[in-house]
Amino acid sequence: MLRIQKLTKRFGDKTAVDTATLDIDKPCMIGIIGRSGAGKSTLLRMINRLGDASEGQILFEGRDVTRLKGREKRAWQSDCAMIFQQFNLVPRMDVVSNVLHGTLNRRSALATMFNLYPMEDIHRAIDILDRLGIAEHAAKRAEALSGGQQQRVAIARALMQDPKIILADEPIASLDPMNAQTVMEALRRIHEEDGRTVIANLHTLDTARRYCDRVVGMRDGRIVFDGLPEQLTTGVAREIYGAGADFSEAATSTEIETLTRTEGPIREAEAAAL
Ligand SMILES: Nc1ncnc2c1ncn2[C@@H]1O[C@H](COP(=O)(O)OP(=O)(O)OP(=O)(O)O)[C@@H](O)[C@H]1O
Repeated sequence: MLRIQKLTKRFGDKTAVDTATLDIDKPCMIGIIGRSGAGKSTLLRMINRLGDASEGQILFEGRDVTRLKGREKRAWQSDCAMIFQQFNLVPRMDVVSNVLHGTLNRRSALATMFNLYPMEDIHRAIDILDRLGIAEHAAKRAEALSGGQQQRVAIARALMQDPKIILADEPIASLDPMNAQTVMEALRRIHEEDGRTVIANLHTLDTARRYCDRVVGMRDGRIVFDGLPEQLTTGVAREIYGAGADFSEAATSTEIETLTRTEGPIREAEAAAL
């Protein structure tokens, strides 16, 4: 389905992503972890073509998307919708209009300028908001919503594109634990119910373990781990993050676990081992 082959990105002397290779043969939910500067955002941005690769290939269903231009490139960007840590909504615009912005790629400039949306799209936007539990806020300005609600609006906007892949760059990094849980559950449901692939950069191991089928670890631009959540042991985590004295698993926690407590003793033991 999606095959990333020896993908490299250089910024001057700096190699941000170094010959990254990743094969995704069926829809799944992947968490990418690694310390700040490991290359996680750069990798996602290359997949979406927000940034061009220096070398390597991205093949989607056999087609090289690194070479697409113009309309075809925009179509690919619709197929792999991106959501960001800071939501990137238009704060003063109402929620449903923000969601309808997800259709921009396939609308005329004139329709966009005058905010003309087909009724069918408006209904679909409201259905998606309803699915994400925020339809009651459809008429409010985006800025009036909590962070977690705003991120769900951003997910709704992404779903308007009917993407095959959702790329989420630190989707919960700005959220409190309760909102983080709601957003991660929404992404998980979208994967399970719709069969969409979700690739999320996550700064917390516990989130990756809890919600993802597969975890990819990056260090200094390279993929140094690619496996199942249960293979992500403390030793492996230490390698991914570097064995520096500044690393502790507790510091990578969103504390989502405090909401359920089930993993408490395991995590405490892990933290102690570090
Ligand atoms: N536009 C750019 N110009 C120059 N260097 C860049 C640029 N974007 C990223 N880098 C560098 O590439 C490396 C990887 O950055 P990237 O943002 O992909 O890491 P990350 O793992 O996503 O980190 P974080 O978790 O802090 O977002 C870093 O050293 C960063 O400084």
